[in-house]
Amino acid sequence: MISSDLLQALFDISPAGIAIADEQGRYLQVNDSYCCLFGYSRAELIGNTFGLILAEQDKSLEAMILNLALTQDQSSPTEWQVQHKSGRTLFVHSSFKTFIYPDGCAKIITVLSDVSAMVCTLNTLQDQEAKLIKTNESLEQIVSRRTIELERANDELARLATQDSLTATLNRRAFEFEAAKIIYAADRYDRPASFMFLDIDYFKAINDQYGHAVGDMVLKKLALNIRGLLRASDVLARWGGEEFVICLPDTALADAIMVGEKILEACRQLRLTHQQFTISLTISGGVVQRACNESLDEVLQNADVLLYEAKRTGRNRLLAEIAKPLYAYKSELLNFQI
Ligand SMILES: Nc1nc2c(ncn2[C@@H]2O[C@H](COP(=O)(O)OP(=O)(O)OP(=O)(O)O)[C@@H](O)[C@H]2O)c(=O)[nH]1
Repeated sequence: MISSDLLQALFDISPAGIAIADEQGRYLQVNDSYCCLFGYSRAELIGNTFGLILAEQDKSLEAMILNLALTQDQSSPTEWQVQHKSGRTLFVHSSFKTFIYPDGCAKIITVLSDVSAMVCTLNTLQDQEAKLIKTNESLEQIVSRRTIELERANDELARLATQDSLTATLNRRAFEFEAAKIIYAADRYDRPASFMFLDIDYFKAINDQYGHAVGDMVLKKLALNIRGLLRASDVLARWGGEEFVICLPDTALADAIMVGEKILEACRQLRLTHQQFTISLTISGGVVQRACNESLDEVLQNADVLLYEAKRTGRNRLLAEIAKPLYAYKSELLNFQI
């Protein structure tokens, strides 16, 4: 048993606020910590009810709280929002116990500790956590938006890196890449592949007569027309200037010639208008079927030699040949020149 003077000392020096109230909730005794916690003097509290320290919104609950205190002990502390004399809100942890004396009178002992700083820190942390969650969400949105933009930019870059900007056909580098794949498959599965060079006849004259912009328009329209006459698997590229190259996978020379003649004929029929002028044009071409194990350079050189021959022998024609070693053409050309 703890002696009553020890209990009194405990009451006096406790850093927790301790109050003893009667069954009407009127303060009978309060320690210094309790007075200090709420800013009231002992004289102001004694005789008053604990309603004095209830937060404004809880004042109407005074009777209910008193009934709760009288009927059930609260030994583990619960959090309450109460009010300092100045009106400032305080958060306290409160435990209470009710003693019923032999004469039937009840006394409620309440122990309070101030947890305002802790609650304030907790609230701040919760606010910060909510802000972090929001920031995180908006960051995720930004990242996914940027990822989409980046993917689009990458697609655009890939397109620019592989396309001729004027005619939207493949550029030379992309053609070489695609043709290498077709050559690999042709050798692997023993399939034919043909290659064709096409070049507009007297294109310089169109530029000179109508201007460079009209020349550009002619190139674009021609590319569009050629593309429309090819299979999806055929590879069309602008080789440079007014020269186009086509790789026809799974196509032997006879079929490649048919495709080439179709293009030349479509070109002859093509009528492009500029102001009051109607522009017509012809193209020349050289087409070869690739010989087994022939490199891309070799087969293109062979097609180019034929194109050169088509130009030299009058233009507006397609010359065709199953590929043979380049020196054979060179010697033929040499003979011709002699
Ligand atoms: N408008 C335009 N012209 C180009 C472009 N690239 C090259 N050219 C022009 O194409 C013309 C090609 O002239 P040439 O090499 O003499 O050929 P050609 O006049 O077609 O004569 P042949 O090929 O011998 O029938 C030049 O005037 C170049 O300036 C281009 O992107 N746009």
